[in-house]
Amino acid sequence: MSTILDLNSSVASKVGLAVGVIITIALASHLFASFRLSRALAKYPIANPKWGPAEKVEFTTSGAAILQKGVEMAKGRPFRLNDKSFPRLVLPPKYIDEIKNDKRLAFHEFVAKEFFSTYPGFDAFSTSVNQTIFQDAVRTQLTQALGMTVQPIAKEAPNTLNLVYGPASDWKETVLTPALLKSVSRVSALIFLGESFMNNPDWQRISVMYTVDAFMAAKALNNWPAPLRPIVHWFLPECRKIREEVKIAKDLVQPEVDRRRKELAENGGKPRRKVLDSVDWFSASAKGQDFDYANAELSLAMAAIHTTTNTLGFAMFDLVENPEYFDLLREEIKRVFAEEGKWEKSTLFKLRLMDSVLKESMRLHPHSLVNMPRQAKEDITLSDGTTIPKKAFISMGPVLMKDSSIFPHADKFDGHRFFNLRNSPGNENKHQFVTTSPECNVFGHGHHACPGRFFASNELKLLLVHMIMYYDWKLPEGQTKVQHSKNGVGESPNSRQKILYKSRKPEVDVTGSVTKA
Ligand code: HEM
Repeated sequence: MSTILDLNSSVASKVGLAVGVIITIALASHLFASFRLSRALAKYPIANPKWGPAEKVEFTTSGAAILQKGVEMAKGRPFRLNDKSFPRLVLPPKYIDEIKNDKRLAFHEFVAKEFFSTYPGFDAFSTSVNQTIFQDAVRTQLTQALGMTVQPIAKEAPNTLNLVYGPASDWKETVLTPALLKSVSRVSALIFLGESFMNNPDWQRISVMYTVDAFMAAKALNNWPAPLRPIVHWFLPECRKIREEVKIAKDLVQPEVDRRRKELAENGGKPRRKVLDSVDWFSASAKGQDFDYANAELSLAMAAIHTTTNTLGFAMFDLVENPEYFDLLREEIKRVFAEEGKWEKSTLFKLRLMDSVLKESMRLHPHSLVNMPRQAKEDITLSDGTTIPKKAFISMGPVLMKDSSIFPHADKFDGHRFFNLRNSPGNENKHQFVTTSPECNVFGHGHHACPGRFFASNELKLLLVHMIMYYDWKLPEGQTKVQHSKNGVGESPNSRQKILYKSRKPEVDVTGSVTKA
């Protein structure tokens, strides 16, 4: 008996020793890698070296000024910037073309690190990190189905606007951003998951709030020292909230996936529906791989809803600040719809002034002053000898969209700016809303440029068409400018800004046939 006990304890102590050695090696190699990275980055100036609680608060209000300080210190070279939980190396935009397709610079690893993708609750970030299904579904499947999404959105838009704003025989007041969020989330759900999800209040709430709550949870976790995060995330209310939301998402999405599978099997593997949606896109992209549909749907909602809402919000605020554009756009819609008689991709393509207005609004409000975040998978030396050490997190910036040497009077809204540029020979396609370039990269640029931008463009145009044909819009009496919300190096449309609207009789019935004057 005692021999067996002795044997057991000897095996246990050997296993214990082995585990101890493995942990020590892992810790040592982690510390060595961090030390190596800090040493390699130390040659670059740092814009904000102190990064305590007070500095984090200061960054939220003065991010742009701190970024500018970095630019001045670096004199055309990269510099370090503390933002969120870890420092990033900000590379000047002159390197964009050189790095845009460099596979050694990974996008998803950056997102995974910033959003704690290994913790439960942050599941939507892990989908985009671990699998290509989500990206492929948007890039290939949605793009192929793009033509078929136009008419359903056009048909739904008046209904959604009626629900969100309703008839207004006199001026009515609303807070714009929440109203837009509701419109975009409904229309997106219609295309991504069908009518039942569009009308499901639980899905509407989760698909909008998960993004906001995940950002809050990441922020809360960031306030804790890194070694404590694996434990505190279980107790933080913000993290608990997103775990609950993921569970609700699974309860809503999985039965729908099961129902579709059953229907498919009963129909001999042929879909009964003509129009396929994101469940089908994900299945096709997965090519038999196992994955979690609810995570994929949350990732899709996260990529699509707030980005599109913010773009529409900025555009509407630019329009009420420059109201002469409402009639110019109505004139264009009337002419193009009279020519085409229905909403197709080609009809939307002809709305060239609207395309220009949307792009100009995006240029003026680039969402973030630094973008194209990546993590270096290996040591990289750029053509001029600049080095990016392995594991470094980089971003490009500050963006060139507000540079007056590229865009004359860059701080002014000029709705015709890209319309005129497109009219110059050879530039027809260069300055479209969906075209990305080193100068205009709100959608990113290169290999990871947003694959959903073609869909976003159509959705934005169709919502805008209906909003401006069926309503007049203006700022409250006495107000001419909107103060937008700055958060670090990011900017979003003022979420408290009120706006007034009133029903109007459209010159053309864009929901159907052309009204003869
Ligand atoms: C106006 C609205 C939108 C904006 C401003 C926007 C912006 C962006 C940006 C900045 C990126 C990262 C690009 C980079 O780092 O190079 C991105 C990636 C992505 N976006 Fe969008 N987006 C929008 C709408 C959408 C929509 C509607 C969808 C889906 C239908 C979508 C799906 C994606 C996906 C899947 C990626 C990841 C691409 C990859 O991993 O390579 N986005 N988007």
